[in-house]
Amino acid sequence: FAPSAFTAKPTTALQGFSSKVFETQEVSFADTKETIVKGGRDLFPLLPKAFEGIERIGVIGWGSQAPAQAQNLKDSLAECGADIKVTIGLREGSSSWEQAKEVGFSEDEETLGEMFDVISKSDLVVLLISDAAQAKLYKEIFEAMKPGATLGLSHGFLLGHLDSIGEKFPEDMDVIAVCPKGMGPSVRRLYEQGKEVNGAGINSSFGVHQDVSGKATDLALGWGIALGSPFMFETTLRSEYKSDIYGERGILLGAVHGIVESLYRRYQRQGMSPEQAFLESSESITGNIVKIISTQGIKAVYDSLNDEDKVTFQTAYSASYKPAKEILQEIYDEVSSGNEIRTVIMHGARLDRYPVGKIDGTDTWKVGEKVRAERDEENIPLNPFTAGVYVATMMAQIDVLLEEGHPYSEVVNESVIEAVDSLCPYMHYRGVAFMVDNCSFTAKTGSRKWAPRFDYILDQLAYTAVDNGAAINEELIADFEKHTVHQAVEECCKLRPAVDISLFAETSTKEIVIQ
Ligand SMILES: NC(=O)C1=CN([C@@H]2O[C@H](COP(=O)(O)OP(=O)(O)OC[C@H]3O[C@@H](n4cnc5c(N)ncnc54)[C@H](OP(=O)(O)O)[C@@H]3O)[C@@H](O)[C@H]2O)C=CC1
Ligand SMILES: CC[C@](O)(C(C)=O)C(=O)O
Ligand SMILES: [Mg+2]
Ligand SMILES: [Mg+2]
Repeated sequence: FAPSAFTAKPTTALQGFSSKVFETQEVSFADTKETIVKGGRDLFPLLPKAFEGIERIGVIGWGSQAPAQAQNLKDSLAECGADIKVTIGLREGSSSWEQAKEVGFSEDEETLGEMFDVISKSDLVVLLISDAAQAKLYKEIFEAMKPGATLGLSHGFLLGHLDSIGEKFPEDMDVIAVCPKGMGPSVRRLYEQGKEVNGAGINSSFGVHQDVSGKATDLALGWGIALGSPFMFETTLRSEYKSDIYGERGILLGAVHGIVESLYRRYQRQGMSPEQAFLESSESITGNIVKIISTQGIKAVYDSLNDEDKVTFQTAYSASYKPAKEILQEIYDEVSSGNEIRTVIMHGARLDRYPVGKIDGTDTWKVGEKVRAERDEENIPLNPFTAGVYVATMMAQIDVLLEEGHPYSEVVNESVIEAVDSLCPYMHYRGVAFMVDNCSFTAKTGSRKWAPRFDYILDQLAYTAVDNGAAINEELIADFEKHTVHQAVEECCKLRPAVDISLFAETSTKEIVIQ
């Protein structure tokens, strides 16, 4: 196995963009340059121009993203004095109705209503119902939209579905996507924290799929700035759905879950108590490793180890990289072939009979609850074996995305920043389900499907290799040390202020309901 012998496909063809409203900035990532727009509250006065012609924004749904996006949009537009009504649209009999009312949306003020009615009255329809529901209802949604209205998505999933059935968006409408690279509750939480720190928030990618009006780019950028994104980077809807569906099945959710389960068992087999095993696996990742990555980058995890621990890291890294990459490449292929999109849609159709199950009732997470209750935040160990497995999987995820031609900004956000800034803090706070089940239906189903695959392959191939005395793969370690992604992570991190998400009992998180 020669890790450096890959041929990367050319970077996904970005359309390139310019803005009439916001300043753009060029950023160098390794041997490539990308154009981005930096966000910040100081840009709010420009929002009325970006939203020109928009009188009503219909935010459809109330899952993970909608509560965050609707409230952030409402607050930002109010702050800049824009006369734009943010209205929530829900299906008849929706159990979310009361929750939307609790945060100030109401029928009386015409800021809460039946979804098709809201869609028909909106100039920008921000479609935040589940991806499976979008695939089921898209025809009625397109028909309900008024002429000249813009369709706003936070995912490329619907395009992936339309591609696979040979259909297209109606040609006469603008279609844009603003895709926060973090779960909904973190989009709201960091926005609230950002009231004190200019620019704190969750980065978003944006894509302009159809621009009939000539205003689509500025509207997308304005939407991202109003959400509080520290920076917005360009993507295409196809590149977005591939990287997003892949990323959440990988290190963001599925892989980290599988890694913890496999290590928790391994450490007990080696003689640790369940509590110690949880501390050395899950806690080590969420309470130590990701914090180092968030502030100093991926390689700093390795650099912080002493010589003996470096050897343990190298051993775990060498044994884990290839098995993890095998599953990751399989996920990528399943996503880009359309198979994974079909899986999500079929699961959506079975949901009444087979609801999404509980993932944290097992021994691992029961012990985790106990460990969290007694946690000494300052003394969480950095287990070098755990670090080797986790970092190898993260690097394998990065390599697959780069080999498949994704731009660095997308790779870094979808494999590193989202994990360490948005998701792992939730797992650290209240366990794996609190992280996974605050994400989309697409992510929840995919994480449940792929986590066991990471668990098994690590157990079956990586740990057995270590136990059988497999040698360190020097070439692989050298590739890791000089990897181009380290500079890209550093650049991306410079573009956001250093704010750790602070979670406490009263988060703005929508309560997780496992049906
Ligand atoms: N979760 C996240 O943080 C992120 C999500 N996204 C994308 O944002 C979009 C929304 O995802 P997310 O917020 O997670 O929501 P979910 O995937 O959890 O979907 C929940 C919402 O879908 C609604 N819904 C489900 N079925 C139907 C139906 N048949 N008719 C009408 N409404 C229905 C639910 O309605 P009800 O309230 O009535 O149950 C609920 O409001 C997706 O495109 C997703 O990929 C993008 C970035 C991050
Ligand atoms: C990681 C899961 C996610 O893609 C997200 C929060 O970005 C989702 O679909 O929920
Ligand atoms: Mg995502
Ligand atoms: Mg997703």
